[in-house]
Amino acid sequence: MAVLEKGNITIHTENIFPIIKKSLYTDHEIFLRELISNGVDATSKLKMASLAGESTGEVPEPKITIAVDSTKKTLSVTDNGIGMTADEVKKYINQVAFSSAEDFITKYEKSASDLIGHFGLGFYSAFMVAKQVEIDTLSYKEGATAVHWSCDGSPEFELIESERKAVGTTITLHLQDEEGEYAEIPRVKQLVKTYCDFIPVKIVLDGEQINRQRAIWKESPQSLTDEDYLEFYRYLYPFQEAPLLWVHLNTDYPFLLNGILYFPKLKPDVDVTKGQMKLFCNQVFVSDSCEEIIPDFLMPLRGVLDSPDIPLNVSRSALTSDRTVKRIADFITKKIGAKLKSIYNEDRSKYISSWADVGTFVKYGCIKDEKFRKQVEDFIIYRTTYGEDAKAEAEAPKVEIQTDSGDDAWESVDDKENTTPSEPYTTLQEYLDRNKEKHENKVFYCSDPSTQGTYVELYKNQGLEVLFLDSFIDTNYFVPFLEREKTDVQFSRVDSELDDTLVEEDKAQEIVDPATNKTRNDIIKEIFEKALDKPQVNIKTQAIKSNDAQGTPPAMVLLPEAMRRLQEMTALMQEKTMDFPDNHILLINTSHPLIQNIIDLNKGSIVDASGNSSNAEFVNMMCLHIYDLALMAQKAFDAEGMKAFVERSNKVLTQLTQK
Ligand SMILES: Nc1ncnc2c1ncn2[C@@H]1O[C@H](COP(=O)(O)OP(=O)(O)OP(=O)(O)O)[C@@H](O)[C@H]1O
Repeated sequence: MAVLEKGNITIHTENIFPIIKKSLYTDHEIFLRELISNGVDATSKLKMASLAGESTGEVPEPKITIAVDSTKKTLSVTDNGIGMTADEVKKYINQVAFSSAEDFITKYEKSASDLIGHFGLGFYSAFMVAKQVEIDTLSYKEGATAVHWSCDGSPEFELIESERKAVGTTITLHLQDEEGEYAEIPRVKQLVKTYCDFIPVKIVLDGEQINRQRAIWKESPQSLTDEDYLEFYRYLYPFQEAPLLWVHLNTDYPFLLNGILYFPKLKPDVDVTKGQMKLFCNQVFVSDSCEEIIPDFLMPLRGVLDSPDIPLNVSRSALTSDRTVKRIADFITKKIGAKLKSIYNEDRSKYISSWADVGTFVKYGCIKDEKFRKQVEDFIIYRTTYGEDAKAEAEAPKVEIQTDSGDDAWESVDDKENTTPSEPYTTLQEYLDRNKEKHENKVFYCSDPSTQGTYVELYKNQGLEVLFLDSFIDTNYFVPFLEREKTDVQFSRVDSELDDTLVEEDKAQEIVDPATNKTRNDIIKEIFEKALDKPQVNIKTQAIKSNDAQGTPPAMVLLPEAMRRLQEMTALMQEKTMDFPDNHILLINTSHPLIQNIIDLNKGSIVDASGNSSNAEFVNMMCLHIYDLALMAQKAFDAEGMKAFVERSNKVLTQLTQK
């Protein structure tokens, strides 16, 4: 066999292997991705040469074949691509590959582990795991001679003629002793699955195709069905609930970007700070984190991003300030906003059914990104009490959803889920417009339907509309954000105070005890103050409006808005859950018959010689009981509170049945 050339590879660092081994230690496995990528490039170059009329031979179906020998500890990657002539080997391998490797190492010696994708190391990365590398190649060019190149990692190489008959290239790695894992079939399969699953060329090992090959994000959205998107999601995230919606990105100007972003159902156990998006470069997997590329409010999105324009050989910190990356992030944000808008306009029931989760992204995005807020603010929706009755009257399985127009028109939509009918939703603007007459620029909201249900009912019964701002992001961030943004609008939680429209001109202001000049209200207050004996509880009296006095509660606990917010903020800062504040208002509903009964009972209290009165004791007990019932509507009792309540209930019942 003729030796074509023996020589020294012109590299300046005498022995760069120790450096590359050390600096890229953790990522040895990427060598396979680099070799397969080169093979894929070679097949597309052959196709291009053929299209340009440079190749007369038939272009075979592109294929990469991997072979391993675990005894000999060898691994080879064969492609049926363009191949190389002896001159090309000298040029591309001896000069280009090695000099670019040298450049790479001198440039990134210290920060290599910080690089996002390690792309650019190319062919040379084979030496991270091999003690000797051979190239056996035959160029597609007519009359080309097959050549065999071999190098043991020193700057010396040998180039001889080869017997190879098939156009293409085989790279064989004689693995270093400690890298034997790369000659094991399961390990190689796993690497191909990780890095090369979506490479558009068939990868074969042991006669079997081991990559999925199809990358639907590169296909046109028009050619894809919902099932294609869902199937792909299941493939990427097995055993996960179906995504709520998705956005297909494909642009080639001013940068190349393809991808599919899925909105997952947010589960409490999902760590929203950790990205789950996969980053690709020309269908080759690069990284499991896109943290530097996508805006952090979109972090919980899943799916793939593929862009050859994202620089992978810069450090992660440099990436965040890269102009193209910034433009890509803006583009993604804009696309998400546009997609939400189109679903809002075209498929309202889908929009509403995914809102519980999607809304969290949107609200967080509004707080974080001014441009995004402008884009989406018109279709931020809130669950409302408005039209709930209309919904109840509607025939199952139809549900009523408020239309876009903001008037009283309703559109009926089939409830796809068909189990839990959607509730009515509204935008803030619609709410304000609708309630302009009754309470201009004032929003009543409920942050917890289970503890504020009584209050919501009260508002509803009086024809006042309540919005539900009841997610974690609502109470902690979004309501304060809205208040900062909409300074002309006042947000009032249903249990913070009773709106004027809910109370009547008090009938109980007249003096009922001429001896002391006390009004009926003064007396009620006194009875309760004495019974409760809790100076922190501020007892107030008001007559709650109602057509049915029995239907309203005899007393309610109120937490003034400003005070409650302060306590919530403090609790949040201390990372504690807020205890129910001892300082609160107990509002006694003076129009409730029970309160009148208590006054009457109290009047009849006759104190015996020992200073006791059976009525007085009973009145005390009733007051405490009314207070407990009001508290109960707001919070769960602890063990001690519950015990006292149950004991007292039994006493009250016993006494009542004795009479
Ligand atoms: N399997 C192959 N078939 C044909 N030519 C190849 C093959 N592998 C490498 N080459 C040639 O060697 C050159 C250097 O390869 P190397 O992988 O070092 O860098 P690259 O592919 O140009 O860039 P990258 O750093 O992105 O991998 C290639 O540009 C190509 O011309």
